[in-house]
Amino acid sequence: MLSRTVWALCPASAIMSTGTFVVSQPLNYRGGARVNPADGSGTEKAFEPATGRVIATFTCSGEKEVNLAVEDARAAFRTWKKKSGMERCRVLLEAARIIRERKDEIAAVETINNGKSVFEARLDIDTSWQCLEYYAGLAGSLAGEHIQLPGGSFGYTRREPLGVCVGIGAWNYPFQIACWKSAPALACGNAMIFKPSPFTPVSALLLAEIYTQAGVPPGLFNVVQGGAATGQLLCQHQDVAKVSFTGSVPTGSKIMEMSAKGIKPVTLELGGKSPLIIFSDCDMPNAVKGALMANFLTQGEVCCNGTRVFVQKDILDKFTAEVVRQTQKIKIGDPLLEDTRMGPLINGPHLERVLEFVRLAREQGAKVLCGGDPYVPEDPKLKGGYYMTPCVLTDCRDDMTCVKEEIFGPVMSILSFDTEAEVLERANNTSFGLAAGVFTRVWQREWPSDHRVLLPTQDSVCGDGGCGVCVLTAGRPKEEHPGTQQHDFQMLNVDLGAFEKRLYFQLSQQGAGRQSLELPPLSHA
Ligand SMILES: NC(=O)c1ccc[n+]([C@@H]2O[C@H](COP(=O)([O-])OP(=O)(O)OC[C@H]3O[C@@H](n4cnc5c(N)ncnc54)[C@H](O)[C@@H]3O)[C@@H](O)[C@H]2O)c1
Ligand SMILES: O=CCc1c[nH]c2ccc(O)cc12
Repeated sequence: MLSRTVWALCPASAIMSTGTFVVSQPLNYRGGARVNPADGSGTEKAFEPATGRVIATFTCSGEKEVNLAVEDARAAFRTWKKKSGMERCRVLLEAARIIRERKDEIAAVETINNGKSVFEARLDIDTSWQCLEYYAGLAGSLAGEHIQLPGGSFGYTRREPLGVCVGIGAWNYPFQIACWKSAPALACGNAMIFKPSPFTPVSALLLAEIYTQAGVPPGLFNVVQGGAATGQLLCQHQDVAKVSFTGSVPTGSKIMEMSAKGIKPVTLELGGKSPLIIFSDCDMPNAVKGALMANFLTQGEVCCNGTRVFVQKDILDKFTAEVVRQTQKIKIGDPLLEDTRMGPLINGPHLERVLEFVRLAREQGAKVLCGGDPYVPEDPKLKGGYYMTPCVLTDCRDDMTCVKEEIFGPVMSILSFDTEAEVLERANNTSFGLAAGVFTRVWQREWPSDHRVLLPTQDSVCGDGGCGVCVLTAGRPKEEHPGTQQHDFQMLNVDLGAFEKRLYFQLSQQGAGRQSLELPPLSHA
């Protein structure tokens, strides 16, 4: 890997070009340094999706390595939990500052390992340091409560960290997920062991190094690499207090089962098949822009994508034509180039899976208006990459596979509807609810408060805090939507509660109170 000195001297874009990056340093991080794992079960390769090239080979951590990571994290937790909120705040702010300073470099690494355009990766890094700043701000103001009791007694609550928390990440937002999980955990005084997806093992190491540089004690944030087996060792470890997971529904269910066995709290951020409803009174250019964003950002590999696009019948043709026109203009290619808007999918098997969804959609009666084919860019070094053309499907029905299942690729399914009542019924008819978007000018009328557009139908929510109903405003000021439950498209993670426990203490101040609260002796002499 290029040395940090080189990175510091040149802008990342000047020294990073597709087809050149390799990682030769260890990809585990423990005790404040990169380490080779103490044991392992097999090796994995990480790819550069733009070229199909291997950029790293690493060992999947075994039981010994997981135990060492937990031990180190426990030791660091003992000091970190005693820090005041202000002290933790300072460290997190410093980490945020470094991320901001190294934004271009981190974004380039993210692009190389994930395939998303560098333009988008930079936005991800912005939301990463912003997340650290946000939790830094909260750390200093975490406080318990004081409760007055009868007879002059009082009770109080203390907010206590849980201990060693495990973060398990998906591959679509590798650096951002590591930040969104670790920032609230560390702000509350916990330690974290983070396991990235084996497809994207690289950028979490940059975060680990930044935390160390910022003053996080060695061992407080460790990285272990591996897949399902390593993840299981982490979830089942008796000294792990909590698991925060981002990934698919089937894996989430397994994580919940393992956590239940250990009575561990768990946060799950899972998949979705979210509806995007376009009413005929919408601002059309805005709605088209929203539909493109909600389906094609990060090659469509986004959990809360609005992939079921319900369009009111009287604007269906006009809306669809404009969506297709703009989709065909999306520039596909080398994701490190500034004007590229769509890079490759994460890997070969995933590309095949997405193309298969398109084939099946056609077979089931959907019309492919554009895209849905493998794509080979002209640049010879990109020939081995995992590209496809973004796809718009129409004539879709609710019972089609492309409408029911999460595709996690650049495939938009357009469905038509007549009435509001009908579309609400159909949009809610999924076990895969995660987010929802609505384009309408209905805010100009009074939108009654019980007129919540959609509710997620599963408990998996986006971001630790949960986004619930997610209205994609595509740049429209929030004030224009009174009565809707508003969330920006980019949301912050606000669930501190998941990373701490509240302890309730009852104290007695005066004689009378002391008497009434005295416990009977625990044993009789
Ligand atoms: N709701 C959200 O916030 C959110 C965000 C990003 C991605 N996602 C979802 O993630 C999915 C795509 O990510 P993915 O393919 O990496 O998901 P995945 O479930 O295959 O893997 C996610 C992580 O879990 C690990 N893992 C796999 N099996 C495990 C097991 N048995 N025990 C412990 N860990 C295990 C993997 O190694 C990986 O690190 C999509 O469904 C997407 O919607 C959700
Ligand atoms: O992919 C789903 C939405 C999303 C984007 N970035 C992040 C980071 C962490 C999450 O839990 C969800 C998401």
